[in-house]
Amino acid sequence: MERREKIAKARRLVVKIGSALLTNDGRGLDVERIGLWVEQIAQLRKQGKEVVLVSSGSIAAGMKRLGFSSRPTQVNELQAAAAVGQMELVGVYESHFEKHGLCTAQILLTHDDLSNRRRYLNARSSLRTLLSLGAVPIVNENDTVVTDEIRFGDNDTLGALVANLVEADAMIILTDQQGLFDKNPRDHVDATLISHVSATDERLESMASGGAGLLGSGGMLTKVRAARLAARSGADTLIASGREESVILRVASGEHVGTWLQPEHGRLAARKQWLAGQLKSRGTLVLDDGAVKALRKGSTSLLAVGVKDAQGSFSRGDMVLCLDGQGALVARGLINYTVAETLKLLGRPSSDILSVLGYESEPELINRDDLVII
Ligand SMILES: Nc1ncnc2c1ncn2[C@@H]1O[C@H](COP(=O)(O)OP(=O)(O)O)[C@@H](O)[C@H]1O
Ligand SMILES: N[C@@H](CCC(=O)OP(=O)(O)O)C(=O)O
Repeated sequence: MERREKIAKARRLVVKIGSALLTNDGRGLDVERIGLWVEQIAQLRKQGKEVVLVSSGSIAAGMKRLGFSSRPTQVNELQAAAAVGQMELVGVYESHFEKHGLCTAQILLTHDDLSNRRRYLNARSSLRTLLSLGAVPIVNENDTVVTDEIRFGDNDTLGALVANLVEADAMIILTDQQGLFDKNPRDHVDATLISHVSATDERLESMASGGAGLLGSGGMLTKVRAARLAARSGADTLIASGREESVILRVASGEHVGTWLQPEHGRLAARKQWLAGQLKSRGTLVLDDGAVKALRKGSTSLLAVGVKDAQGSFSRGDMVLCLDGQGALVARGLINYTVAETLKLLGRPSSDILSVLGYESEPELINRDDLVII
C-alpha cells in the first residue's frame, strides 16, 4: 500500500503522549518506554523535522511518589501531585534527550495563556524560538494553578491548541489503543479500526463516545475533537498505539499505522479562512512600493522599513490592513507592535527596533505566517 505522502512530508510535528501510556497503567513513570519514544523523536530531529512534545503524566507520577493509592479527588491534592510529578516527568525526559545531544524546555500552559491574544503571541514566540534554537519543548497543562472552570482537562485539547499555535503540519496522538475504532474496543470485540477519515466527519463523535481508560481523562472523544481543532489550522492528526514498535517513526514516515484524521483545508487555506473570518481590522498601514512588491512576490514578512504610515488603535496581535500608496488593499495580517510603537518604527530597519523602543518583540512588524496577501 502506498505511503501517506502528505504525512511523510510534514516538517513540524506535535507528539502527544497520554497518561495511561506514560505511567504503564498507573505503575509510576515507564522510564524505559519514555526512552524509546525519545530515541524516535531524536531520530526525527536528525531528519530535519521539528517536534513539540505534549506530555501528560504529572498527576499520575506524583500520585505514586506521594503514596496515593488512588487518584485524589480534592483539587489541592491533585495540584500537589501534579507539582511533584511534573518534576519527575521533565527530569526523565531531560536525561533521555541529553543522551542524544538534545536539550529540552518545559512549557506549562493554562487556558488563559492561549485565550488572551498577547499571551498567546508570547507563548507562540517562545515556542518558535525554542524550535529554531533546536530545543525540544515539552508542554503540559499548568495543573497547580488552574481551577476547574479554566482547565483544558485533557491534553488532547492542549495538543491541538499547541498545533494551532506553532502551525504544525501534523499532530501524533499516542494512546493505549491502535487508533480510533468504530466503537470502544474495550467493550466490543468486533470493533474495527478506522484507517483514514475526515476530521470533520459527523460520525466521529458517536464512534468515540465510549469513555476513557482508568487513567486517561478524555478518551477518544477528546481526541476526535482535538483533531477537529487541529484541522482549523490545517494540521493532520494521527492516533496510534504508543506501545507499537517505532510507532512515532513509522507514523511520521507515512506508514499506514493507526488512524489518520485529515483536515478539510490545507494550512494556507485554513489560515486565510481564519484570518478572514475571525477578526475585525483595528488599523491600517501604508506600504512603500518596495514592500508592496515584496509582499506580492510572496513568502516574506512585512518589515517596518517598508511602512510609511500607520493609523488606527491597534495593539500587539490585532489585525491590520496593509494598503499601497494609492489606498488599494494589498494584505491583511496580525501585527506584532502597537500603533504607538509602529509609528516610531516607520521606515526604520529591524536592527533599529531595540534602540528605538528599548526592547524587541519580533524583528518584523507582521510575520509572514500571519499575513494573507489579497
Ligand atoms: N471508538 C474508540 N476507539 C478507540 N478507543 C476508544 C473508543 N471509544 C472509547 N475509547 C477509549 O479511549 C481510551 C483512550 O483514551 P484515554 O484513556 O483518555 O487515554 P490517554 O491517556 O492516552 O489520553 C481507550 O483505552 C478506549 O477505552
Ligand atoms: N495535565 C495532566 C494530564 C491530564 C490527562 O490525563 O490527560 P490525558 O492523558 O491526555 O487524558 C497530567 O499531566 O497529569
